Amino acid sequence: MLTIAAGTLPAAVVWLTKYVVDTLAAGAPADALVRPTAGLVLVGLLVAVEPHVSGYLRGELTRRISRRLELDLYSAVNGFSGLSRFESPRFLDQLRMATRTTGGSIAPATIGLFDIVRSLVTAVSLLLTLAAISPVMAGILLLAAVPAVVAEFRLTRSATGTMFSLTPENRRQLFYNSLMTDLSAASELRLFGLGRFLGRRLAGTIDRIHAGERRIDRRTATVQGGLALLGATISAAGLAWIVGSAATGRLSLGDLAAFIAAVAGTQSALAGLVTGFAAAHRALVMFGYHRSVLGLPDDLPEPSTPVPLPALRQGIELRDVWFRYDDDLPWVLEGVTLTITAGEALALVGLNGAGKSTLIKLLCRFYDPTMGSIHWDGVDLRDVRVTDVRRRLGVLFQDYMSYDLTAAENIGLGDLDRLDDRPGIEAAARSAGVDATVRSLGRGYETMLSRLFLAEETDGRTDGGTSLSGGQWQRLAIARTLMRRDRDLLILDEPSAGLDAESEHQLHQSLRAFRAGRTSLLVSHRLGTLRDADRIVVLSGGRITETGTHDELMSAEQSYARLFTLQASGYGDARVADPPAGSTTG
Ligand SMILES: Nc1ncnc2c1ncn2[C@@H]1O[C@H](COP(=O)(O)OP(=O)(O)OP(=O)(O)O)[C@@H](O)[C@H]1O
Repeated sequence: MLTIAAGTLPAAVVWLTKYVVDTLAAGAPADALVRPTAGLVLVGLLVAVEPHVSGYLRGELTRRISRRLELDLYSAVNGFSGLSRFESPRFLDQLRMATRTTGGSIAPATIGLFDIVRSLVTAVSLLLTLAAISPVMAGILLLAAVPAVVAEFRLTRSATGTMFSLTPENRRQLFYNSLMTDLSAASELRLFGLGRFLGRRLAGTIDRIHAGERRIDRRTATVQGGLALLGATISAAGLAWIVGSAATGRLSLGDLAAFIAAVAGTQSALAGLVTGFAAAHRALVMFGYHRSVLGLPDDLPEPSTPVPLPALRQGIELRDVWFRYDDDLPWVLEGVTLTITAGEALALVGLNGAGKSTLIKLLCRFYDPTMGSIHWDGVDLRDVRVTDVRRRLGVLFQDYMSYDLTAAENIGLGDLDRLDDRPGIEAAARSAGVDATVRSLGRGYETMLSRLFLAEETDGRTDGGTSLSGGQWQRLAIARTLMRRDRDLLILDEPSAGLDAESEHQLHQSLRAFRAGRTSLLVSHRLGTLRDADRIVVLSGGRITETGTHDELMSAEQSYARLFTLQASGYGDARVADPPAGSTTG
């Protein structure tokens, strides 16, 4: 309403001006000028205040729309069950464009809509005013707006096309910028002296982005400059005509004043209308990216009639599983057939790149097998809701997360329902051997484990945070996994890779007690820690090449025995890796 009312103000000024000038020219008494002059003053006040009120209201609308778009996008992306989309540059480009919609682009869009309504009202009211004086001039101005609209639409389409083509460069720019501020990158950047090298790459990326933007700006300036020239020529011709008409007495002085104001006002309103259309068009194109992300189906299709997933009773069976990350990438798993029997402590061994972590990702259903299938007590995982599968797993990933949150939260996140269960959190920390470390921190479990944020940002305190060593972070991640100790399958991918010998020994003792009678899968390159597993499976080049207990595999004298012996010889004393029976060393 405010926008519509504001749109009529310029026409009101024109009519009042014409009235005042004509009244003055007719030599009317001063009393007759009081009301129109008061009207002009009032309209002047409204014209002064209106932009500020509208500005505030637009800001508020923009905030609300941005919030909604951002949260919708977040929940859409969060709704993708698998990982494949995050490895697709095409999707990441689409997502980047969609993110722009939630950020800067929506503001011009909403303001563009306001501008359209306001300029439309102003343009129509001024064109009617002008038509009363000169219908021809009103018609010419209207016709002159048509090429402007067409040109602006074309400009917008080519500008958004260029923006999309620049998105990979934009993402690269973000990558270089994030390296600059990423604490974990800071050490290597400094030690290897990578700063200038990466700076040059960043400069190259920025130059390519700017070249694209410059092309857009140049085209825009040329087209808009030409259109402005056309508008100015029309006004100049109109001005010459009206002055001539006023001189010969065919039109009044009031008509002259009103004409000049109306032509300028109409031109600026039509220009505003064109710009508003262009902004709205651009916003629609950008919004298309947002909608396309929201419209993407889940990368792991949900079964139409999901089968409930009961607690594991028999086991998890991989039936001739083949997997590759993409059609044009090599096979990572090549016909893996394996059963993880319920209650069994299974160990998975293999050289780097053998496919161990990939197999774990398939068990978590981050991807579906390219061929073959995985069954939970005979039920194909594809027939089950993905959340039902994950609810039944406790997993420590090789690339675990370190959250910039408190120590208690870092552990409690493993089971959100028990985020406030302090005894449970402390018990998990004890099992992971990190309880004493956490207690020794300034605020114990409440210590903020971050050097990026001040604690006051979350709870009003003013103390800075702290951080942990690599091995301490790893034990915290293990504690987080152990919050899910009651789950049906516990998977630990390299749980002791960063631990000192004593911590590793304690951890494996603790894990041994805990894995007894439970179904678990342990991956480790430290073969000594796996020897008490019920069964050891050797993966090589995506295939299972050996299966058996430690003793069976040692007797078979194949690759496991070779690797184990090699590792033991590294200690220079075989007794360390092969302790006498009854020893607790894992
Ligand atoms: N996201 C991915 N996209 C494409 N290829 C991948 C991806 N992740 C892993 N690979 C490839 O799959 C193969 C197996 O990797 P995987 O991480 O499963 O091995 P791994 O046995 O766990 O190795 P490591 O002992 O080094 O942890 C590797 O050749 C790797 O290049």
